[in-house]
Amino acid sequence: MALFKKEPQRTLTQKVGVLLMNLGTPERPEAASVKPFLKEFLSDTRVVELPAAVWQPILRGAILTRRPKASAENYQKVWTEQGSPLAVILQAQTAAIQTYFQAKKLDVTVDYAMTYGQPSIATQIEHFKQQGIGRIFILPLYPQYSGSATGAALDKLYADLMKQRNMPSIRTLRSYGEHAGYISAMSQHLRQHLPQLHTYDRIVFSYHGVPQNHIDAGDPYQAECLQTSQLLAQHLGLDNEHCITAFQSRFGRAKWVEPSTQNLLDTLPKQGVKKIAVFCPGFSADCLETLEEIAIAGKAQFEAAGGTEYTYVPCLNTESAWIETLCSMISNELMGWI
Ligand SMILES: C=CC1=C(C)c2cc3[nH]c(cc4nc(cc5[nH]c(cc1n2)c(C)c5CCC(=O)O)C(CCC(=O)O)=C4C)c(C)c3C=C
Ligand SMILES: [Fe+2]
Ligand SMILES: [Fe+2]
Repeated sequence: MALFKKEPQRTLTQKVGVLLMNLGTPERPEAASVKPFLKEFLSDTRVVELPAAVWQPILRGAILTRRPKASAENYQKVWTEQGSPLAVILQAQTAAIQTYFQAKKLDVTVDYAMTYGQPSIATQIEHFKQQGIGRIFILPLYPQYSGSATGAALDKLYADLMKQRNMPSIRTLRSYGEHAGYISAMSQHLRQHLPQLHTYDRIVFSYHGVPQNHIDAGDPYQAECLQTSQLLAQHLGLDNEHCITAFQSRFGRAKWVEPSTQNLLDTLPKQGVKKIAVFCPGFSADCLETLEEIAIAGKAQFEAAGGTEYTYVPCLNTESAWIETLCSMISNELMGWI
């Protein structure tokens, strides 16, 4: 077997490509489609840090027999005519950023890739190379760095590069959780959705969780989330005590970072916190975890526990201030290339 990929002899030019990355999503909201997606995702040791000999029998046994069906039912609740929200929004973000560079008459090609499923980073880099693009900037759309999301995305990039003979120039951005434009886009967005911001008992900032042992081993994710929340509260003119940072989407039996969003939704009403707004700063696009888990199930859970008002604020998605921030962040990272 060849050690490196066979490819046509071709000249890579100074042309620039930008690749936006997100996690990936099943092609259809059906167990048969969710299963291979979960298998690829949960086999990544960045996501589940266990030796294959221990984890694979559990994954292929209990998890892949039950979870695809349950997950598919959840996907069905949020699926759109155009497809999975995560993919539809990523496509719209890509198009909006491409339009910006076109309007500026800059020769920058914008596309997107998924860490798991399609289109893969390898496919998209090959696609860029076919167009002669020799300078590629990869932007994982996770504001806060985590090994399990950002690291996993960049692993896929580097693994592909290691198989290439004719490598392009590469730049990446590891995180942007403190970026002033990101904070201000969120602040503006929250003010639009919550004109009576001060009338809520609490504003909950809910981030995707990670296992506590990742943090204990040096993953900066939790600290980066807390930093984003603090800057956002400050920008909104809210006391830190008025805002709660919590972590959602717990998976498996191991200890995950605390506090858990799900536990909070049960306990807050009992402490007299009955009116809340929930926003997910760590997700650049609405997806299963925000739309089903937070907007639908979270609301039902909070109300069942005695809460009276629950407002879900959508993710930044294609909000114009957010697209402008992304364009300015990308332009900054392309300095010297364009
Ligand atoms: C050990 C399990 C998981 C870790 C660690 C994890 C980290 C992590 N994930 C995201 C972003 C997303 N995760 C999404 C779905 C999802 N996540 C897990 C598990 C872990 N995630 C599972 C099993 C699933 C699939 C759905 C399910 O069965 O519950 C998604 C949404 C995908 C979609 O199709 O809409 C996103 C986005 C981050 C940012 C992160 C680490 C910080
Ligand atoms: Fe996840
Ligand atoms: Fe979930």
